[in-house]
Amino acid sequence: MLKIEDMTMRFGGVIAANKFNAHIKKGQIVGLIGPNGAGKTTIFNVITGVYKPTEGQIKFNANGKEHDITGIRPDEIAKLGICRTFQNIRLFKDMSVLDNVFIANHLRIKSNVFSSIFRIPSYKKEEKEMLEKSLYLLDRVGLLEEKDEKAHSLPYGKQRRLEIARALATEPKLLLLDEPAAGMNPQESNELMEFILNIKEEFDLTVFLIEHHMDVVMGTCEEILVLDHGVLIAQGDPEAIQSNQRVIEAYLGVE
Ligand SMILES: Nc1ncnc2c1ncn2[C@@H]1O[C@H](COP(=O)(O)OP(=O)(O)OP(=O)(O)O)[C@@H](O)[C@H]1O
Repeated sequence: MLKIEDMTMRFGGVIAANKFNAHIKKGQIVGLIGPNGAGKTTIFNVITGVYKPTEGQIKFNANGKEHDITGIRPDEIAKLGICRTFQNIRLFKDMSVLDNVFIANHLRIKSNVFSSIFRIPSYKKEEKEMLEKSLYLLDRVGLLEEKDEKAHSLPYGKQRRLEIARALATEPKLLLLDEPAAGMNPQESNELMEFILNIKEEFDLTVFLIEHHMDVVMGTCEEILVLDHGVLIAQGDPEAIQSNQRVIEAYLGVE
């Protein structure tokens, strides 16, 4: 589904990713781990078109066709079916919970400004469908009761869920989650991961996630990629990763 080939990303003298390769298959849940500054978020930024890599290629399979998405615009990448959440939650904080999800539907429906301003009949039909879809997603993430509250008034864990509901509104095929369990206690992070596994099945998603909570990664991901100073130093299932001496020295040993 996603292939990252010999991808290097330099910021001046800093090499954030160095000839990084990864192949994520449809339906997998893959974890990306590594110490602070290893280059994890940079890899997400390159996949989603925030940065054009210095070298290498990103390929994404959508609608039965392989697309070269290297350096194309973030909105074009989103339309192909890649959606992400961020390390620092990015919601429209003064908007209601419902509006946060509703607005994300625009990417999916591909409505244009003209139809939305003049409320042409076909758009009204779309609007009704968008509303129903938004309410369904809020119900699915357990936020239906809070639909009219301002996003910023939600507790942290619920804001994370809202972010995921918003991502789901775009009907992604590949969901990138940047530290979804950050700031959560073990019980909250376990609940969140169980929820992510459930929505993965329901919405037929492939999931690529960055996470520092090792128990979460080891308990949830089928495949783990370990990054250190921009270099992929290990790759494998949780058992293989936990017993890999290089990983223990570079990362797990200093937790
Ligand atoms: N826009 C940028 N300009 C300059 N340097 C950058 C930029 N983005 C990232 N870097 C540098 O690239 C390196 C990798 O950063 P990145 O944020 O990808 O690491 P990370 O593994 O996600 O870290 P963390 O776990 O702390 O979030 C760091 O040295 C960082 O300072």
